[in-house]
Amino acid sequence: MRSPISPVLSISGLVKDVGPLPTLDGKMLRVVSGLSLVAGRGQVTALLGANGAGKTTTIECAQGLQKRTAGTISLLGQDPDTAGAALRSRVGVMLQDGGLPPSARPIPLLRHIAGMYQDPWPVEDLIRRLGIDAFSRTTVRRLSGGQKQRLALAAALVGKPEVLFLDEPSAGLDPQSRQMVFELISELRNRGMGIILTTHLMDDAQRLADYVYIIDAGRNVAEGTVAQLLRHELETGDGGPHIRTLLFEAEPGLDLTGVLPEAIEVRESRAGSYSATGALTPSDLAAVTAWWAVRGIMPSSMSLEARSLEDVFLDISGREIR
Ligand SMILES: Nc1ncnc2c1ncn2[C@@H]1O[C@H](COP(=O)(O)OP(=O)(O)OP(=O)(O)O)[C@@H](O)[C@H]1O
Repeated sequence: MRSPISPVLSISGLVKDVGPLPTLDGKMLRVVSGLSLVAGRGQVTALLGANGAGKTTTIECAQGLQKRTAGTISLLGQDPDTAGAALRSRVGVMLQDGGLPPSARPIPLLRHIAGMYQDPWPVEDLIRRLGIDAFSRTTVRRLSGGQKQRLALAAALVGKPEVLFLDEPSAGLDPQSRQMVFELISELRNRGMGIILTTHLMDDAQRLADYVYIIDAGRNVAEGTVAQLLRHELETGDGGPHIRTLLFEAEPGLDLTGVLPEAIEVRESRAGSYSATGALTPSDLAAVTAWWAVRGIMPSSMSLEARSLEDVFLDISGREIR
């Protein structure tokens, strides 16, 4: 596990059992099994995992909203299970369902929350930054999903928190709003806020996160910067090669045996659609194009793709994340 210079959240060996559940003959269900992570100040730390991986449970334990079964948690140096309101005022939380009062209107709601802090973020600035003016007369219950998300982010930021928890921050956002929210998140990170993001969207993690914990079935399965994960420098630290895929379309039934090294996996996924995946070198690409030249093959398309975080997740868990 990494050790950032200034951690805002440290979780070690977190275990969470829920139940007893009638569906399990009255037994408890372990939904988080020994998970550990550290999130630093001035960084975006992502918890990436498929539906049901245990992200929300972990984050709710970190916020003191759920009591843990075992393990230790330090949020801004305090145990969230025993800390009081003073800790909560230093933490911003943006939940997926917003958690905002349905009959409130955006601007009075933000002003009301600002009134609870000594030195709040200027409400006008948040309204402008998150485009809230466009729906300021609508009650929370009538806001679209994306508008609710933007308002929930503003509400989480009014108190100028030191730590910000974001649960699926881009859910329901159109491309412009997503850009707006991503720019704000990057700026907050640069100002020194510690941001913890839970998501099952590879793209969000890839665009925003300084450090990623991939979790599956309540456990850590891999961690690293996006670049490290893509290079396969997982916890084992093998610093492996760049994996790429060469894709091309040509006549069906070509036999590429012997053209590429055995470690490169060649497939014809559908008739005439080929992929070659592995640690491809420039010589491998030259070998394929020379082979085409000798046989007079002119592919109708060809491309070279780098691995995505999605590929990494698939390799590790054998499951699709999204
Ligand atoms: N109180 C509970 N009773 C029964 N099962 C529970 C309970 N709380 C959590 N679970 C189960 O534990 C697992 C982890 O849930 P959690 O909400 O933490 O996942 P998640 O990674 O946040 O998923 P998502 O991306 O879908 O939000 C799920 O399979 C969920 O159904």
